[in-house]
Amino acid sequence: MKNIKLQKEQHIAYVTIDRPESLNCFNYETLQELGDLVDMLHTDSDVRVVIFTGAGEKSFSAGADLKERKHLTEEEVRRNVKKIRDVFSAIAELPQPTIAAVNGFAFGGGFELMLACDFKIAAESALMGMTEVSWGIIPGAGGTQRLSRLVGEMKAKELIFTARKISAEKAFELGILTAVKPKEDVMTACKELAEEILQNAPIAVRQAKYAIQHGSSTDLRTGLAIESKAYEVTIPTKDRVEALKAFSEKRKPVFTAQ
Ligand SMILES: C/C(=C\C(=O)SCCNC(=O)CCNC(=O)[C@H](O)C(C)(C)COP(=O)(O)OP(=O)(O)OC[C@H]1O[C@@H](n2cnc3c(N)ncnc32)[C@H](O)[C@@H]1OP(=O)(O)O)CC(=O)O
Repeated sequence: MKNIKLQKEQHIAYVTIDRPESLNCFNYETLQELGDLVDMLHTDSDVRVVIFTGAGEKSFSAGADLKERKHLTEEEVRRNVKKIRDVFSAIAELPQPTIAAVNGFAFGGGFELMLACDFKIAAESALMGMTEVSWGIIPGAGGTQRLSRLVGEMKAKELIFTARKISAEKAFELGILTAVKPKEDVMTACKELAEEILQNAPIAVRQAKYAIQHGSSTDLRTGLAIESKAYEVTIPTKDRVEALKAFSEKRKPVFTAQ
């Protein structure tokens, strides 16, 4: 792939948007590559956590490629917006936990990519914001929906209507970020979080994500039914039996994802 890099190491997939000269913004080709890669990761049972980041020192992602956009027909704009929304939805629906390593700017679609991840760890120096209305458009990659669900309708309206650029510290205060770290420690912090997750039974982690993801947008009764179904999957697993055996033998369990 030309614009996206993948590295896999000990059950963690590192996905890097690799267009640092354009601050890792998304042209159509990059979205296609990212979409193909995410589809592949969805069914890769060896990958248990996915970390997304941007190449270079300055930027996680500066959002939609505004230079490309300038030359698109209205039909092509519709195509691009559908693509970015579909790709970020596919990221949100990955069965593995996902972490955004926000190494710098996260504007527009960059901010929306971050929102599609389960966890967001940003550099102290990172600036971010949903700037779309300043470009005569609106957040089209899930941002209007994911931000309001995360911080509430009123705060989301304030950030989106003003197109305000905020610091990582402010984003943390608002509950958008999981953690803020010195820039050089961002990837280590993401890796540590991934490793903490990897200590646990892989099928259980996936089922817990499934229950939260699918249950949280329903009423409580439906959510509890989804939780019950997700729990059911863990009952016949060897890992459940292993955890109980390890407890009685006073040792750490060895999970095999079975
Ligand atoms: C997803 C949807 C919509 C959107 O995402 S709308 C776009 C949202 N993005 C933004 O609002 C950020 C636009 N960029 C900037 O404001 C600035 O570049 C910056 C991030 C504040 C950084 O400024 P700085 O002065 O540090 O750097 P440069 O501006 O010189 O940038 C370096 C280089 O990168 C090019 N570039 C930056 N951002 C983009 C971009 N989004 N698209 C294309 N190119 C970008 C910039 O032009 C420079 O390149 P040169 O060749 O040197 O000119 C919804 C939907 O899909 O509709």
